[in-house]
Amino acid sequence: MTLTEFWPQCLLQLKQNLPPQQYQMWIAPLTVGEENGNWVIFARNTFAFNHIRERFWPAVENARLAILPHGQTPLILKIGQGQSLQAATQAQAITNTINSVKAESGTPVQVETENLNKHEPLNTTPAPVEAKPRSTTKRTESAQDIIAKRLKNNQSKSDSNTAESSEVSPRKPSKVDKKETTTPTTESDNVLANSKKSRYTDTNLNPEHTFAALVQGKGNRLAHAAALSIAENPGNSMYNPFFVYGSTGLGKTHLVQAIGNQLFAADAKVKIRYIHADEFIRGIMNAFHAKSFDAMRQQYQQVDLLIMDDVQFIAGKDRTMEEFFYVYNHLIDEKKQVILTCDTLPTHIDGMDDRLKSRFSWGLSLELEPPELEMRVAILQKKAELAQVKLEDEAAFFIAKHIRSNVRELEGAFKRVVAQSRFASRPIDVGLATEALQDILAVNHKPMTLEHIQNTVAKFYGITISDMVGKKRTRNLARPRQMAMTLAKELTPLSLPAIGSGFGGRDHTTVMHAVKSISKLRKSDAETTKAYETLMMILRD
Ligand SMILES: Nc1ncnc2c1ncn2[C@@H]1O[C@H](COP(=O)(O)OP(=O)(O)OP(=O)(O)O)[C@@H](O)[C@H]1O
Repeated sequence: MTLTEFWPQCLLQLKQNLPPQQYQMWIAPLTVGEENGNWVIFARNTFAFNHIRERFWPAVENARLAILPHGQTPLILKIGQGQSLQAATQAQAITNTINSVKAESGTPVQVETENLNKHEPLNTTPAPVEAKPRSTTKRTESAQDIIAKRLKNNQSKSDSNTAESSEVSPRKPSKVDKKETTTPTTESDNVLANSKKSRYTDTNLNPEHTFAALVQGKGNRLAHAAALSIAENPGNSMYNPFFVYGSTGLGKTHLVQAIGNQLFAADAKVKIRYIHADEFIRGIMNAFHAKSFDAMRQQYQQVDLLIMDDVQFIAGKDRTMEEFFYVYNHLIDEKKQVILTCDTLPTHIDGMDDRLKSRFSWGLSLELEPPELEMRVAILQKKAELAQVKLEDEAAFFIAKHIRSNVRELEGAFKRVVAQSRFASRPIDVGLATEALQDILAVNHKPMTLEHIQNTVAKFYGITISDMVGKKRTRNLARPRQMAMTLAKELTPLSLPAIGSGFGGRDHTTVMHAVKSISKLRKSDAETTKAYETLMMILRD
């Protein structure tokens, strides 16, 4: 087997075994070459080299063994630039997909090879969901099943995409994304453009909140898929209302506005109205003074898509809730799409009218969760791309590692770093980011200690510290010990011998073995994966 045959297969294996963002960030950019008969994998800089060596090299070796169980050619990791074999990977992935579809369906499959050549993602637009009569129970579950299936479909489609495609929605940029790049040439063109512009202004949407600018990751995967479905097929009872909830700054407004922007881009005649709950409340007060409730109701009842942000704010305001109840019922009865965002589940909104609470639960309620490290890095890279600033990987990783609370704060930190870079006329690297974020880092900086990890893990598994560092090797003690060693390796700067000595004077090879065992178990055992993720979250917070 040659390197050009081997590497695409290896990439495919890694893609299947690693979370998508980790794959895209670390593995996809690797290049390859041959030196003195050896196969060399090139990382583009020292940072990537160290990270790959520490976190992904065992996975690369495992993939090599799976492909070439008896192969003698060793793989060497170096810093540099070799040949990118992404196109070959893509071709291989597509061939695999076609073969599996052929095998399943027995029917021929056509592939747009044009996409292959251009290295563009294939269209992963989900197929429209058939409208079904509203049922009273299990609605959320069934919609989630459908989304889960759709995600699976998208996944298999995206497997046939270029490995370099990002997690950002793969659709082509909408007209809104392009910000009206066409220049009107005639008077009638001008009139049309102006009327479109004014219709867009009426929507109250922010043109920057598009799917193209929204990074997809673990924290918003389901909601993102549902949002795409709604943008395709608004008013489907299964997703009506679409209720997106989660804590502040996680992208609720961006996500729901992306639906509006996508719909408007597809058809500028669709009547869309985005409104923050505060504005609705103000409208009610004005209508009260002007005695114009009918006019106000009418204004909202004629829209095709109503997006209300932070709906929890209307809770406890009787007249506002009553008016919203009328508008809401009218729109749902007319099969018009309603989208709501909130800081909590419908049933948990204090002071909200019970009728509204139950109606909000009719459709699909999905939570946005805080982004994990890889998603935060991808968001920073997206923001940098949109702002046309160069952001070094290492700096992105550094910022993402330190700003964990929510995306708004991440964005704030990014803006500070960009401002500092412009002010000092310096590139954005770790040094500059450290200076720009000094005060935030000082507040967030809590050095991680071995004792803290041991205590946390011991508590989690219900064992004592003396069990943790003691000699007994029964499974119920060995597994927590291995977990604590792994976490110590990942979260502290301690060397393997230092970690070993902190666990009752054990050897560094014991720590290495522990790290390998946990890494292997995380691929095959859901319980270990869950425990690892939970402990990581507890320790990082
Ligand atoms: N997945 C993402 N990809 C790119 N940008 C994001 C993402 N999530 C959030 N953002 C950005 O983070 C910022 C805050 O997001 P947004 O205002 O939508 O949060 P929110 O959940 O509505 O917050 P709040 O509840 O406080 O209103 C926005 O600038 C948005 O573009």
